Amino acid sequence: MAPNHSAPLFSENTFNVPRLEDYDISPSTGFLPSIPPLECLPDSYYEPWETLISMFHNLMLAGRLREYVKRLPILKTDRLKTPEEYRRAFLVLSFIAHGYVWGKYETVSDRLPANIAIPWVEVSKYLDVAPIINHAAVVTWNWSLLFSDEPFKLNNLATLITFSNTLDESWFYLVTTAIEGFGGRALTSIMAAIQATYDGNNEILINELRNISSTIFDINKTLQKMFKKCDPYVFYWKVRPYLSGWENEDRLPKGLIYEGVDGNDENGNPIYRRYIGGSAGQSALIQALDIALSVKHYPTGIKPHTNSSCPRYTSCSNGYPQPHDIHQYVSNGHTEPQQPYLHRIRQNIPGPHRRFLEDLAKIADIRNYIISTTNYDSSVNTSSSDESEDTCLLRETDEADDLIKAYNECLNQMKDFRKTHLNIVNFYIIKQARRGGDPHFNAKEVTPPVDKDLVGNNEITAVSNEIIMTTTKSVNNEIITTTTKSIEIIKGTGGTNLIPFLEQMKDETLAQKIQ
Ligand code: HEM
Repeated sequence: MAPNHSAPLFSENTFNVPRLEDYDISPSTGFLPSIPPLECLPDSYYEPWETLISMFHNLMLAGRLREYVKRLPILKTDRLKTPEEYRRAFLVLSFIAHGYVWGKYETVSDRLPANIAIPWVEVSKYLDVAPIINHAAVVTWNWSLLFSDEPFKLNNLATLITFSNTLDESWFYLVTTAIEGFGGRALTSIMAAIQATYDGNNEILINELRNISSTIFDINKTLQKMFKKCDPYVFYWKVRPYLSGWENEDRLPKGLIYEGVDGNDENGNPIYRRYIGGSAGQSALIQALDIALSVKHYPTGIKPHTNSSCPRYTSCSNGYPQPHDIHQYVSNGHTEPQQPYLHRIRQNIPGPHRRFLEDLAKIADIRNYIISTTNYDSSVNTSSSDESEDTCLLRETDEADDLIKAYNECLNQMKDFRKTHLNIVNFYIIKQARRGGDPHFNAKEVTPPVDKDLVGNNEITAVSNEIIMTTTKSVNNEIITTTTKSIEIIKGTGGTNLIPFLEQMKDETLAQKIQ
């Protein structure tokens, strides 16, 4: 039976900051398990899965993975004993399933045999997560320590399973694992900061906000290491296709049939399931930071009214649009707000961590606390506010300044993180997509958006939907520079229109700055 982690947040009149441990979160390693994940299932009953995974790359290369999978027995999951064992099973089954579906030289398969589909769905139910590869599998549960007597740090980490058997893929996961490793520091400070808002302790709040911003700074520094050992070509053409899901996916327009799980519909047709694939956008850590800092995200292209008056220090700013925020959406022709992407992908975050995010949103209100305490913020409607000394206790004091600076610095750091990330996406996705398909993979060819005849030294100068490409070439000893403009839509994992989506995330971060 799946564990129940819904601990009460409030008791009578006192406020209890939730215990991280109640949500499978470690105060030292955050959303990562505090001890390295299992490298093998201990019960020999599961040997067929472990044997397959030990032969995984060779089977893929030989084009015999599917044949091998079909020969597997359908194993029961009731011999998995602990959450650690369920996580290992999920990791192994996710790699096998995605290897099977996407293949290497084969055409894509729109059905997954029961031998994998049935146990994968059962294990997913236990972990309370969608049966599809996710950030938790490839990052959170997919690492080991090189030297067990040395601490958790990037140069002491190894991956357990990869698709491509490349160092680049390992580095891609491990940099992300190292980022998750900052979770302990970040979450402990977030909880202490929230407690400080309930206790009215501004000194602690300032300190904790400073801790949070310095942690985000370190996260950003770690993210920049991606360039060191992960080649964008390998990432885009050899790794990313395997992380794809089957929602908004051209190669699997109907989704995937989980054989032996759903049966047929009333017309006798097999039932397809559709899920978003794996992405570090599913990092509960980054979502927790957004929630704690009241960064709200909206569906791409939809903006909140800037003149909305948010009552002071009420629960209206908990990171994501709440039901009563719906009226705030402004969109050309949209009558119903869509769910922001970051909300939709919570189906890919394991249950306890997802519940943590939901509960955090109920109690985190640092921004409104600061506004109500300092009475600063030009964006909040102050017309009805009482400007008497009682309500402006901290106005224009050093403490008020420190509070606002400490909070705004956290947003600055989040913005910088998103800037680095956009740069990564430019190198690892946009530029790769424009260079055309990999003949060794069945991935859909991406048509270059510009004149194919252009050759020479090409440079993308804008990271936006509008690609401006400058081409320099020499004709009759004369250097000719041509600039071509084109509109190109490159999609993210969940079908997001990548660049506008990520740009908006960055803007939404800065939008919360207290003036
Ligand atoms: C080669 C490295 C990376 C690439 C190519 C990449 C690509 C992407 C893409 C395409 C998206 C758009 C949404 C989606 O497809 O799910 C996205 C979103 C996101 N990624 Fe990455 N990513 C990389 C590394 C990372 C790392 C290491 C993190 C750290 C946890 C991260 C965190 C996020 C977050 C939080 C989002 C959601 C948007 C946001 O909050 O700004 N990514 N990424």
